[in-house]
Amino acid sequence: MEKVESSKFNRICVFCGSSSGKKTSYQEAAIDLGKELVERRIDLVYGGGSVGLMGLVSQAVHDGGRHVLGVIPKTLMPRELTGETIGELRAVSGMHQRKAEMARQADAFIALPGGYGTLEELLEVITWAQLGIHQKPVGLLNVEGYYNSLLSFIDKAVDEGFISPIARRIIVSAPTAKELIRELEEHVPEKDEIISKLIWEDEIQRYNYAPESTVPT
Ligand SMILES: CC(C)=CCNc1ncnc2c1ncn2[C@@H]1O[C@H](COP(=O)(O)O)[C@@H](O)[C@H]1O
Repeated sequence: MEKVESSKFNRICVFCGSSSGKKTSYQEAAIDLGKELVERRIDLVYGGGSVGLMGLVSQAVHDGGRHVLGVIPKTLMPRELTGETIGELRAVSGMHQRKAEMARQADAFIALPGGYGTLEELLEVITWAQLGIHQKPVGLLNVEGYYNSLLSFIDKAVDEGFISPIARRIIVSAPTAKELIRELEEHVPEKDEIISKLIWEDEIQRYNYAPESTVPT
């Protein structure tokens, strides 16, 4: 049996659908990602609740004995909206605070298939990486090519001069959790000369983006 090294990541933030999607492969991928986190001894931070793929990934991590932190705006807390709580729940005052808190708690980000919420969360952490607000790797779990059209669009934006090749390389994508986490581990963020001169202290303080713990290299 292949020996699994423990990861350089302590906790990964997962963005994913509050729906389960039509294909069982999406649900299997969420469970598989949860199991991969457990195997690599990585904890989870996510949007809280137990609906859709969010419920599947968080339950798999929780069942495997790793810590699960759900960050949820007070308005979404009623159980009929988000389902039973899994693991530790942290209530925040709104959607912006939620994203900032999830980002602060994580050493890396992974997006499973999802809808508007997932896309918005994914694009925001990519934008923060582009601006040098954080240097945490961002991965796209491209289950059965779900994100192919988004990746093609982003490549078009590069061709048309709206996204730089350096910024394009922020996104790491792979079809399985195992490959994706391995690639995220190996990912070295590239530095844009102008961006790396920006100092975001106000932003970091206002939203607390800085991680609580530093990742050993
Ligand atoms: C009122 C209602 C429909 C609630 C649905 N329940 C939800 N509970 C918790 N987080 C959510 C919910 N809907 C969206 N999100 C956030 O947006 C993402 C999923 O949105 P979507 O399903 O891809 O677009 C998640 O990563 C999560 O952070």
